[in-house]
Amino acid sequence: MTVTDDRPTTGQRGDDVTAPAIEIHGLVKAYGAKRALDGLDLTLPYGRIVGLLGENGCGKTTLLKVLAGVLADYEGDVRIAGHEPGPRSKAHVSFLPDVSFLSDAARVRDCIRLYDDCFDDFDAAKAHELIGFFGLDESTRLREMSKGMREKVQISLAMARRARVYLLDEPISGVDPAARDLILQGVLRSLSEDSLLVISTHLIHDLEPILDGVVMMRHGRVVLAGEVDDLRAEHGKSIDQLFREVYR
Ligand SMILES: Nc1ncnc2c1ncn2[C@@H]1O[C@H](COP(=O)(O)OP(=O)(O)OP(=O)(O)O)[C@@H](O)[C@H]1O
Repeated sequence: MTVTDDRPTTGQRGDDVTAPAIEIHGLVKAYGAKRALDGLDLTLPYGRIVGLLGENGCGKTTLLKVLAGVLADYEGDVRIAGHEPGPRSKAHVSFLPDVSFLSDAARVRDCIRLYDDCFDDFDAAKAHELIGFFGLDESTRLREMSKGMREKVQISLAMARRARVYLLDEPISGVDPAARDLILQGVLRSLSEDSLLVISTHLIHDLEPILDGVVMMRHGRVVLAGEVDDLRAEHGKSIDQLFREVYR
């Protein structure tokens, strides 16, 4: 897969990009007796594209939900975009969950209007541009679309926010390789270089070309995190190969 990184080369908001975008200490989130997150520590700066990797059930979705402010009953210190997860952070964090939250009956243009009403940082022109980039018709209803087309609509909406942090949960799962390539190109063209993008995925091989960093999780904790170039140099192998080794 060939994905060219055509992100804007200058910051767009003049934010303080030296403070961490995400800072987590001792995060514990339990569902009953099950600790989905078990004392997780993580710090990520702005200006990176980071892959969140790990086997099924290791806690990736739970972590993203805590960061997005969707799950509130956790223990530990969590800060994202300078705030504890909640209404203030949500104004700066664009979250794409792994399940669809849009009405099947809605047309694409209705979804754009809904986002425009809900989010102050939503750039409707950017959403229209991305929908066009993906070759979608704004008059189509979501129920008339394939899974890949719906993924493209949701990506367009999430990336059309001028957010400081983007959290995408499995954005390219279940779509064919050509669609994955196009979706990633759409993500890259929307991302300003002073934002943080965290993408959870099992499709490491597809994502590796665009990643600056990776976070590998196991049993609710981070087992390995770093810059992809450093990890490749240190271990003499691709992130895909390294992942297979860590989880063997
Ligand atoms: N609502 C819930 N109630 C009870 N247990 C849950 C709930 N959501 C998640 N879990 C459990 O928490 C653990 C972490 O789940 P989570 O969905 O965060 O993992 P994941 O890494 O995203 O998995 P996958 O790669 O399969 O999407 C799993 O053991 C899961 O069964």
